[in-house]
Amino acid sequence: MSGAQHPRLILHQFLSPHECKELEFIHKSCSTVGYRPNVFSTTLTHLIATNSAHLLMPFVPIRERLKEKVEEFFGCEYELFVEFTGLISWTKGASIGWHSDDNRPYLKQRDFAAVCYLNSYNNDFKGGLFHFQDGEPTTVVPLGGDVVIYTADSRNIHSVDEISDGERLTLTLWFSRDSSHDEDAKLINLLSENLLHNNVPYSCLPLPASTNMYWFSLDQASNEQLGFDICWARMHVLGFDMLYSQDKSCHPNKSELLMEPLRLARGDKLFDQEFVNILHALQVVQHYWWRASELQTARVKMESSRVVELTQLQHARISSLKSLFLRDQHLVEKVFSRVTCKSDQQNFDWADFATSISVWEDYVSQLHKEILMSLPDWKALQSIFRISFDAK
Ligand SMILES: O=C(O)CCC(=O)C(=O)O
Ligand SMILES: [Fe+2]
Repeated sequence: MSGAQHPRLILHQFLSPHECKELEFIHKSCSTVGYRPNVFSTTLTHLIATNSAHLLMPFVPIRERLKEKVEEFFGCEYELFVEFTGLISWTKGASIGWHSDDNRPYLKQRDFAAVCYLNSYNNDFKGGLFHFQDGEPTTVVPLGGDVVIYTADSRNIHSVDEISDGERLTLTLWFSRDSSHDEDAKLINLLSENLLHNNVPYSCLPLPASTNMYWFSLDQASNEQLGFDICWARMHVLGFDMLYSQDKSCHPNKSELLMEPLRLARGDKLFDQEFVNILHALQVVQHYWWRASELQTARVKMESSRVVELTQLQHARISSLKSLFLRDQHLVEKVFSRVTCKSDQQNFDWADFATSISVWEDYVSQLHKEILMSLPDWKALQSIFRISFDAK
């Protein structure tokens, strides 16, 4: 699979379907507009900065297993540091030409790359094939769970075809021999500040970053007049509308609104529960989407009073909010179109949704407990690693 000339490794089904889905949930709830056109990203520092440090936990065992694989394959045990970890998604129009991953002066510390595919060619997106310029294999077809590992230098020049439909999602890591580029040390510092000093008591509710990080526009100039807010857009493509608890339509200030409490609506119905801000609502919705199929079997009765009819006035407010946050609805459909429309969209049920909120609360508080228990050992060893809590 590798030659001395082109050191590379392809692993099939390295990540489980559950791991892929969990990381997809994190990305779809937390991503920001990325560094290149039609690209979205979720970095670990961003998760910490938006009060979602606990969402680092699902990455921990995966990072560890990947680092072990890379070290073993390239024969550099205990020599590598993770330089960068991020979820990166590409939508229609995104592509990258021939390049090596260390091809900029500020990227010279990168020694190895690991790209994990979290969803699949043709199922979730069209286009987006990966090619190596020389050596075998020439083409890698991205399939959820598979990983491509290669040296970041010119022995592994590669490219990715343009995405023509859907959203292609990867977990991408770079590794370095240079300890001054150790991501763990930086993350541990941030975690110590965020988890131990700030928020007392710490809440697991996300806090939005600045508005421009969520504003997508084709010219990348954060054009206020065109484009859309990606949090609103991700809700919209799943069929949800949002309504602020107080009417803000006279003085619409986008950055203030992102921090305001809101409620969710769907069709003619309003779900009568307040979420602290758009990211909270988005996370709950994405979590429901991730777990909808399990939840349908566990359906419980919900008081009917939690879902009410939308009034005419509320309908009107929803449309004016949409014209503010989804200026270019046509572009929203283009960017976040779903290749296969899963049947769960038709099966939507508010009772399942209500159940999923308490499942989500248990999920985040468990992750929060785990990160708090891990941090002292991480600090002591200046390294992020998996700790088995059962043994303690
Ligand atoms: O997503 C991929 O398959 C590779 C992406 C890539 O080449 C890069 O981010 O440098
Ligand atoms: Fe690359």
